[in-house]
Amino acid sequence: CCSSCSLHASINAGPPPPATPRQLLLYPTLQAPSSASPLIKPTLPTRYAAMSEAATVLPSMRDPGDGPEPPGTVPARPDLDLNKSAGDDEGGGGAADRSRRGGESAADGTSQSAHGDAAMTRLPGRIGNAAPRGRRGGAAQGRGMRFRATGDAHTDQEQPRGDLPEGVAGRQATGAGDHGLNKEPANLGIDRGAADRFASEAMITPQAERAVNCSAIDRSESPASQPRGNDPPEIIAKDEATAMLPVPERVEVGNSPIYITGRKLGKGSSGKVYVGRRLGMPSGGYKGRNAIEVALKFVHRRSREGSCDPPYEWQVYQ
Ligand SMILES: Nc1ncnc2c1ncn2[C@@H]1O[C@H](COP(=O)(O)OP(=O)(O)OP(=O)(O)O)[C@@H](O)[C@H]1O
Repeated sequence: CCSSCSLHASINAGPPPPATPRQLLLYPTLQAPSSASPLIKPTLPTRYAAMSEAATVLPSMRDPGDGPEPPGTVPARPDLDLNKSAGDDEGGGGAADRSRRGGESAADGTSQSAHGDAAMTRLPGRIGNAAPRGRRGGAAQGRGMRFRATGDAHTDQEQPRGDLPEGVAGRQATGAGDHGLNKEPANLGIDRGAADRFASEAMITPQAERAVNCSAIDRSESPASQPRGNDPPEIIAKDEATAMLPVPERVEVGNSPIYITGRKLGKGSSGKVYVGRRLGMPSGGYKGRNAIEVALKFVHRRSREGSCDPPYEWQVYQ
């Protein structure tokens, strides 16, 4: 040891103050120094002084927590912006900012559903009645897909279901979506019957009237009298009944004499030829325009010879 060290000075200064019990407990080995050291053989006061010095110095070296207290206030640093981001800030501030942002990220990761709940709070009307659809649906809601899912749920709730009585009644009341199919059985039965009767009369009655006035016309195979496959059975029956009349029984064309239709003589491209017997004429050898028997040609109404005017042959015969 030298004369300038503190230990030497403390030895020469006299007996030190007694150490506190705490310090002695912290360093018990100093209370019983090894007596086997051949170099140091201090006296008892010297040993006390050394122990006191060590007890004062060593704790402050090993346990800085009991050091001087920090100042109560820290002087302001206007050059430092504590709200700046981590990249622009110092290391400590950046670490603190990263820590803070990490906390937010963790909060986002763990509280996504909570974030979604906040969204639910903002839109209670749309998703308030949305029923949960299992775990996956809940997760989807937590990731921000809730609005879509709840929109579906909202639609499902508002749309009337077809299997529910009220849904069916609603459709009937509004008439939407039936496309008129529900109206057909009630109205079409009456209207169709009237339409069928009108069609039948229009097709049959005028032809009968014209047949009386133009009885020389053959209606037996006219296209109008032929039954059509797509017509109702009622119309076909009437047309078949009318078609049963091959030719008129009596024939009168214009101011011509009345002839009774006889047997069939033949068939040409435009019609059929029958025997006609003049009505009211006595039998005997009359010929020409006064002949008792003539040939009656019945042509189709729609043919080029189908008019009620006397045919060209009639003029030739005259
Ligand atoms: N005056 C008559 N006496 C006896 N039979 C007749 C007489 N006129 C016509 N016929 C018979 O009727 C058939 C048809 O006569 P129709 O005049 O229609 O024949 P077409 O002249 O070939 O026909 P279209 O004049 O329409 O072309 C004849 O093939 C004939 O057998």
